[in-house]
Amino acid sequence: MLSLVYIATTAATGIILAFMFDSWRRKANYLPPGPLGLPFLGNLLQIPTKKQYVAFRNFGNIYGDITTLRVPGLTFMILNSRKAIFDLLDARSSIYSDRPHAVMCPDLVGWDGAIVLSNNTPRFRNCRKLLRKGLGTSAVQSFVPFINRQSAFYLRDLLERPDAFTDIFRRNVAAISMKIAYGYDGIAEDEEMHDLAHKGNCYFGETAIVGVWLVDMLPILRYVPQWFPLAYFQRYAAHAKPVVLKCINKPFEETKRHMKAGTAGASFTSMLLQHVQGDPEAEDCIKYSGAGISLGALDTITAIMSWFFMAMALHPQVQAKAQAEINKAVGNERLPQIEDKDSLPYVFAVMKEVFRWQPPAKLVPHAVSKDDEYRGYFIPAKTTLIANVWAITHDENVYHDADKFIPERFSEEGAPDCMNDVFGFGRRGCPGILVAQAHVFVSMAATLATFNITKARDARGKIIEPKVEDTPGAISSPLPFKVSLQPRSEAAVNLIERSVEHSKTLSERLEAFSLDA
Ligand code: HEM
Repeated sequence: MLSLVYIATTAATGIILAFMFDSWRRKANYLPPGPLGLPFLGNLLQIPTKKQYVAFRNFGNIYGDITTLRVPGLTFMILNSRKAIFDLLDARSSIYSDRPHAVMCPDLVGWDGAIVLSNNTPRFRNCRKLLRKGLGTSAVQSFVPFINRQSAFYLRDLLERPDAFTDIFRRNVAAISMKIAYGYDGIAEDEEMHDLAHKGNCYFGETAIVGVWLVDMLPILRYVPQWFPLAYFQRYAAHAKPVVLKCINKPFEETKRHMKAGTAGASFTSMLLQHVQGDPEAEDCIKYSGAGISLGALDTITAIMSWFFMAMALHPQVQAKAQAEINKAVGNERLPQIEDKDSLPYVFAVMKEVFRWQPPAKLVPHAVSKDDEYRGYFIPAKTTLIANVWAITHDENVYHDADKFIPERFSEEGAPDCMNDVFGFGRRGCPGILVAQAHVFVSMAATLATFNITKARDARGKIIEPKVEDTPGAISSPLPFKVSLQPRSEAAVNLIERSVEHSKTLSERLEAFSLDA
């Protein structure tokens, strides 16, 4: 009897020890490889503050397509290949759809309710359901006339203020996204609202990057007061938070006020609020989903349009070819519309190439909710995984001469579709993809139909070469640059003027806003 107890105890101890050893071995040794770092600082000094996506790809070339990096307070993994990204973030989306935990952007700056920062919780899934309804195929059909209508005003603004093209992109996006989210018409004249949306977005972009803010690395610092010497982040947050909260709350409250007064136009927010009056949780979900629409669009579309202008100035032969296609398929009597997409395959390829060349979200962070294993490596729960989107759209095995701007690559047989890569992955994939593509396509086609974009010249007539340099932050835009924007002809100017007059006669309202099932 005693020996039986002895055998059982020894076996149980053996199993427990083996389990503990296995767990320790996996945790200690089987993380994906990465560069050796310094004590405490980890790899912090090896990660540049600019073009991190290039440094991450270079690590990948040495250590493989999953690379582990450490900065104080955070161990994270970079996914540098399409296969690793899709195997994990897409195929195992049920556990790879959290976001890295941070302090600065959500807690200090006030974006804590934002869908884009939320973990894969029931509230998140509810919000995504609403966004699917409000931004799905049939809903987008009801926005198309409004997006087409706006392009005439966008061109008029370019005609009047050609040097302010970035501001014009942003105002055009604000007009469309505020209309969809809140049915709001007056954004063009409402400097306060425009400024709010712009600043709220900047505060998001600047603070939502992994591994940059000291307080994200040492969360205990959140308790230090503003006057503390290293507490720049506290002073920044104190300034930003009231703006962020106003930018989320104000348009929502205005929509509710209009609904009460019976003056609300059809919109995502008003359509959904009708069904949930008085339910604070549901209202909160609608509020943040509406904010997701108005803010998700602003910097991303502004960035891609800016990269488009730079690409056209750098590649006049591409521009001329796209313009010739528009002349042939659409003519000179009207502006191109979203419905012309199928007869403008080269313009569509130009759009894809801009997205591939300079994806606005070059690094996309997800987090895993459970321990997992992949290719024999251990991926502990709560690990941050950063999809290096730039690395996969610049993979020479997929895109030859990947640094060059070659829209023709998309007419080659078997050409991959980069649009599957630049709007995110799995359950977190961008809910605004259809609106974004419609808006960007029509804006690019309308610009090509009416303007020539060339390199600017300085006061002595010398060409100013645009530099392909991007801003740091969650969304990568080009650093400010100049181009020369000239109407293609007198007829083009007339076309813009006639289109503006015609657009003024079209309904400003989204009368037929139909939610998807
Ligand atoms: C050039 C245009 C755009 C690009 C390149 C873009 C790209 C992205 C990417 C990469 C993500 C993260 C996906 C992930 O984590 O896997 C995202 C999320 C999101 N986008 Fe977009 N987007 C664009 C336009 C829009 C528009 C027009 C809207 C709304 C109408 C929108 C709303 C959102 C929202 C709400 C999220 C958060 C989703 C979540 O975290 O689950 N985006 N977008």
